[in-house]
Amino acid sequence: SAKQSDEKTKAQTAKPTEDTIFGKIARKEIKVDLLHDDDQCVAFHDVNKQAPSHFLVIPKEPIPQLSACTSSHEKLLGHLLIVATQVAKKQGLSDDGYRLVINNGRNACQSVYHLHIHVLGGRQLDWPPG
Ligand SMILES: CCNC(=O)OC[C@H]1O[C@@H](n2cnc3c(=O)[nH]c(N)nc32)[C@H](O)[C@@H]1O
Repeated sequence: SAKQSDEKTKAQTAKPTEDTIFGKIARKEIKVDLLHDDDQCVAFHDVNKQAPSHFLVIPKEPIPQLSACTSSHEKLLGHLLIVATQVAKKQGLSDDGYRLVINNGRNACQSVYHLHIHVLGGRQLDWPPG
């Protein structure tokens, strides 16, 4: 669809080194409705939802992508996953199931170079993803 190619286009031109919109959201420079906010991460709805429920969990530390993580990030990464499950539960996704997606780099269509976990649910999802 047009939207999908739009995301791919954005992914082709995104520059991994610059500040991102997610860094601004994490620093509260842009106000968004936060589903979760603690010392390490925030969660908020995706602006272009691909399922009835589609939110993002991002670290406050502006880590550009998963492959930029080291063993020093192990505890933080685990925390992001637990927060994702807590917010999914609050969103009522637990019983019917939900999917977590981390897009790492250009071939995965990563378009915002600030690490983020997609959480999608609220309908039967397809597999394999495209
Ligand atoms: C396409 C998957 N690859 C990827 O990198 O996902 C980035 C995700 O971030 C979403 N997004 C972009 N800008 C904003 C924004 O200002 N606000 C919000 N709330 N979400 C945003 C976008 O819709 C995409 O799903």
